[in-house]
Amino acid sequence: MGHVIKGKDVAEFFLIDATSKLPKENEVKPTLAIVRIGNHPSEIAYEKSVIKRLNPLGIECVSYVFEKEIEEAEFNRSFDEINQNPQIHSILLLKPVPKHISLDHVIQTIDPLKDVDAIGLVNMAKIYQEGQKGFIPCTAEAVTKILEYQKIELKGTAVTMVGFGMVIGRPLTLLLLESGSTVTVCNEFTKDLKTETSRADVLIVATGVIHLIEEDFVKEGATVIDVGINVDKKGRLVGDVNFEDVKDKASSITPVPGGVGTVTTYVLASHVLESFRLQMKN
Ligand SMILES: NC(=O)C1=CN([C@@H]2O[C@H](COP(=O)(O)OP(=O)(O)OC[C@H]3O[C@@H](n4cnc5c(N)ncnc54)[C@H](OP(=O)(O)O)[C@@H]3O)[C@@H](O)[C@H]2O)C=CC1
Ligand SMILES: Nc1nc(=O)c2c([nH]1)NC[C@@H]1CN(c3ccc(C(=O)N[C@@H](CCC(=O)O)C(=O)O)cc3)C=[N+]21
Repeated sequence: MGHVIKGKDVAEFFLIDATSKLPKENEVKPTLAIVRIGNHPSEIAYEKSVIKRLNPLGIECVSYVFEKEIEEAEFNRSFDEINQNPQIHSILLLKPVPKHISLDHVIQTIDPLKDVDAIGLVNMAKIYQEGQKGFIPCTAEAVTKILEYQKIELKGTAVTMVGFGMVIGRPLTLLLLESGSTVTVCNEFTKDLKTETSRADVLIVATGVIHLIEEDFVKEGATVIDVGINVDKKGRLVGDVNFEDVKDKASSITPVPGGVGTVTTYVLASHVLESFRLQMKN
């Protein structure tokens, strides 16, 4: 069986330090607003795990939950209030949002210093730009930390990225290219997914399709990073990769739960603390 990469080990290696430096006597607590529209199961899973992980670090989490039928103009008014509230230092807007809500206003107005999951234009542009970054979407950063922990040489490596969503696929593709990898990106229209995934030394999957990747999609000895977090019919968290099927063929593989998601939550904690420090300086 390939090596199972435990998210907790990666988080402890990189992030425990960054998240343990909070001055205890501080009067103002770093505060994260979690903004959710509707009751999408993977958003609720994340919200619960964020609150569980961030509270013990002295971070206050305030949930703002809106009905999925809310009109865009009304949502935007509430978002403005959250964004302008000086008692809120960080904002996490959970995705996906209902189809009738456009995020144009949010993307253009979110305070870059509060934008800990990098959904706004300023942080997005810095990912596109060479050099100094702002906040990077937590999950994309989590994947880079896992690859670094595994000491995967990225220069010249064949990476296949399945999924091109705003939270993972898009930003991660740019970051991997910047590290010198040769990246193949796949989406729903990819004609022969199996051929594209089978030549990858590093296979990263973030689609939201339960068990899209089976054993015959994976090259012998590949590193497999399963970003998908889906809730199956029995209410269990499952990935986009069929772990049992693939684990013997991969040289290393991340499980769900206990893999990428665990690192994501710690990265978020470090971003919230960084966002707080930046605002306390001003
Ligand atoms: N582990 C973690 O910390 C996190 C996990 N997630 C999980 O990651 C998954 C993806 O999330 P997100 O990126 O936001 O989703 P999006 O819906 O934004 O993106 C999904 C991408 O997958 C592609 N896709 C869909 N079906 C297929 C298919 N059959 N074959 C190939 N590509 C396909 C889509 O292609 P197209 O562009 O053509 O539509 C799209 O590019 C979800 O399970 C989510 O819960 C999300 C955030 C954090
Ligand atoms: N703007 C935005 N950014 C996101 O990053 C984002 C999002 N929206 N919408 C929903 C998805 C889903 N997602 C999860 C991340 C971690 C766990 C998680 O911590 N899971 C633990 C297990 C928790 C448990 O066991 O209950 C783990 O994987 O180990 C769950 C879900 C982030 N997402």
